[in-house]
Amino acid sequence: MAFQTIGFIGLGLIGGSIAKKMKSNQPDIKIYATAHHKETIQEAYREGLIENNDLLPLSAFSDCDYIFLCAPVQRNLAYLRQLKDIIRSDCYITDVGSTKTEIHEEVIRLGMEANFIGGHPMTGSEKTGILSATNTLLENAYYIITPTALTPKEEISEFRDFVLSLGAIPLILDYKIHDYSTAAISHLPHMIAYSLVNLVHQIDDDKETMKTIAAGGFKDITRIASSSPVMWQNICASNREPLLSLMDQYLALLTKLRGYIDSSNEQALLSFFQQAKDYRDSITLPSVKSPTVYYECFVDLVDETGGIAAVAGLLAQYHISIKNIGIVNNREFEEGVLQLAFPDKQTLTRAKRLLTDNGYMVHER
Ligand SMILES: NC(=O)C1=CN([C@@H]2O[C@H](COP(=O)(O)OP(=O)(O)OC[C@H]3O[C@@H](n4cnc5c(N)ncnc54)[C@H](O)[C@@H]3O)[C@@H](O)[C@H]2O)C=CC1
Ligand SMILES: O=C(O)C(=O)Cc1ccc(O)cc1
Repeated sequence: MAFQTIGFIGLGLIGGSIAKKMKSNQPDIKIYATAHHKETIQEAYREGLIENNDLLPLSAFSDCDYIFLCAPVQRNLAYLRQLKDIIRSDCYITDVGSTKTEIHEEVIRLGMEANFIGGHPMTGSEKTGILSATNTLLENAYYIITPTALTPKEEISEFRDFVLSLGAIPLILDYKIHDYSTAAISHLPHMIAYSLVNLVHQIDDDKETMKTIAAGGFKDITRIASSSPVMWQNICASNREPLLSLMDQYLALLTKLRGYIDSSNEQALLSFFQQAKDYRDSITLPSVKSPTVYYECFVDLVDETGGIAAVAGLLAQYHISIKNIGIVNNREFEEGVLQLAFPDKQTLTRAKRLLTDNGYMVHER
């Protein structure tokens, strides 16, 4: 993957974050970008991120080694079609869209399979725009790669290296599996959040009692309802079938739960909640399934203020850098445990020795 001249079409939260990380990794890289609003481009130019100070016609991307499509998914499709007759034969196009089947089918239809490699960073937030973009957004996140049947093997390998250079974790997936999986873990949760917020809005009283007392639980589960409406309208249109299937399955489960409550089936309710709790508690950092990327250990936490800070401080004192950190609270470890990930085996060994010498109980899986 030649990294000299890069194009970005769309430069918001995701495009902007990738561009910022690329520029900080390689300051001499030349990035050209266009977006919906001129102000986005002017802001990125002011920050020294891109070479152009105004919106660009697509013809300006004819010299790019790589082009990143970072607009809403259905806009990306339109740009792909227009770029077909503009790009160099050795240029690669990638995208960051939340859906993959539609763009892969368009790539096949256009005969662009040898010039395309799909991508989807599994990170982001409800925020939008270049001002929310940071060069750390991709760190420790899975970055799904969906090659075509004709993406050259060496290009897949170079793209994996590129993902690692962003601080992310590459994961190659078939695009259809991608779309069914993301419909379950991302698209359906957004639909639930949007509809729950609308329900409360519709039924709240004149004094807005519900809105006033809404506590952490409601806020946690509905944060993503503040996401971009245009982006989500595009995703629903693009991933219609998997999303409809998941919504049907979810409605059936909700109806089952309703039945347990209606019939006061305490046993069924308990096991429904326990099953969910066990599974939810077992979700840990990405590192757990990526032993080749991270080297990790688990430290028993004393239940007192500053427990985490003490561990982090001790490691910092000995210049041991932590790649990722999280709290695990599940059946495997009865008590609260601090999960620490290190960049290599040697650092892990040093960290374990230091922590053990200082009285901490350290486990490895
Ligand atoms: N927001 C998130 O958490 C994540 C989003 N994605 C995907 O990344 C892509 C971009 O999303 P964000 O960066 O979050 O959105 P954003 O709203 O922050 O940025 C979108 C960018 O696309 C540009 N844009 C919009 N319409 C355009 C058009 N017609 N022509 C040219 N540029 C246009 C905007 O000017 C802006 O620069 C989407 O395809 C989304 O599905 C992927 C992972 C996470
Ligand atoms: O804000 C959150 O928690 C998200 O879930 C962000 C997100 C949105 C869309 C994606 O395709 C991937 C990640």
